[in-house]
Amino acid sequence: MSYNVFIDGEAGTTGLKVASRLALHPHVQILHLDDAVRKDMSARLDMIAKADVTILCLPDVAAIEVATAANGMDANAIDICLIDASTAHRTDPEWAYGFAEMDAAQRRLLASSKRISNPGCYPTGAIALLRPLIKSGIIPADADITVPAVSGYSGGGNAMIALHDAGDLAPHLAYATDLKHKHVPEMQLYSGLDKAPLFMPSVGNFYAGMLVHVPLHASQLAVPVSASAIYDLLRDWYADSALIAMGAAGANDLAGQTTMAADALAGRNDMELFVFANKDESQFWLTARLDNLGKGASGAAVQNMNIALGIAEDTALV
Ligand SMILES: NC(=O)C1=CN([C@@H]2O[C@H](COP(=O)(O)OP(=O)(O)OC[C@H]3O[C@@H](n4cnc5c(N)ncnc54)[C@H](OP(=O)(O)O)[C@@H]3O)[C@@H](O)[C@H]2O)C=CC1
Ligand SMILES: CC(=O)N[C@@H](CCC(=O)OP(=O)(O)O)C(=O)O
Repeated sequence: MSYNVFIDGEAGTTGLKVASRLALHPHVQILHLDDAVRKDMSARLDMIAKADVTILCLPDVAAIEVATAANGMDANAIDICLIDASTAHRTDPEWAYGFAEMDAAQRRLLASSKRISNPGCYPTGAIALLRPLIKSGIIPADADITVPAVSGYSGGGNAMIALHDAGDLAPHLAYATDLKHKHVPEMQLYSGLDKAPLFMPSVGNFYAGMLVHVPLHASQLAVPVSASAIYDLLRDWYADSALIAMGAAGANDLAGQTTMAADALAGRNDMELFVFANKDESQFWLTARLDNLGKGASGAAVQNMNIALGIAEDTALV
């Protein structure tokens, strides 16, 4: 069985990465649009009509524009399947949030959805750590949560890559100090928090990869819990996932290792979760490590496409 897939925004950072993954896909043929008309709405709608799935790799405004136009062609949302990599539809109830590992119901929802919103790279890490602990009653929903993180500069797309290549990007740049980062709403909603987490993103002098941290004091938790109990909960939550795994053999068990490289999973589509604690387990340090362009973007888009097409979720991803 072969499926036609159109990547709207194929020339961008995310679009190119999606294309390179799909080039290895045994069941997919990419529908390419001539460069001269890649921003022409009617040419793009023709492609969308021909495709079994369209992956939007566009800035928010352009994604909203094309999704609105596609809705006009497809009032019942029956024939057209859109997967949007932008932030535009992530908390829109008309769109299914494309994080299949959130729970079994989410995977089923995605399998029957025609409008799928790909998660943000940072929220992928934060939700993966927070949601199981909140749903299990370990972290109270009204907890004050802080999420420090560092990303490779490809996270900022072509514009930030150009800044880096021109030598104009600081080696380590903290940003979104107005506490209004666009990822906060989806992080809060899908983690199950009653209030916004304090999100502290930064970008480092490396191309791809990221670390998303959740520091926790035992006093923030609803119940006393050990690091190994947190580790076991996360391990069991993702036991059926081909793309999320624990990054070490056991809580705090990294054979004495006390550092984590942010770019260790660059070029990959999976995500690793870590649980560290101090000796008396009064402080915990949880971390998700992923590639912002992989599980944080194009890998997740291909995973969602596989689910929407009813084929094995990790096809072309492992
Ligand atoms: N980079 C990352 O790590 C991640 C990015 N994303 C999201 O993916 C989306 C794309 O980001 P990214 O690939 O980084 O951005 P880029 O800037 O690298 O690429 C965007 C692409 O879209 C094209 N484009 C812009 N406007 C239009 C339009 N009206 N019609 C057709 N094409 C258009 C651009 O062309 P041109 O350059 O000629 O204007 C460019 O090729 C964004 O919404 C981003 O938030 C999601 C997860 C991670
Ligand atoms: C380093 C950097 O600038 N990162 C981007 C997020 C990239 C990303 O994955 O966000 P979307 O999926 O929402 O596009 C930012 O903070 O805006």
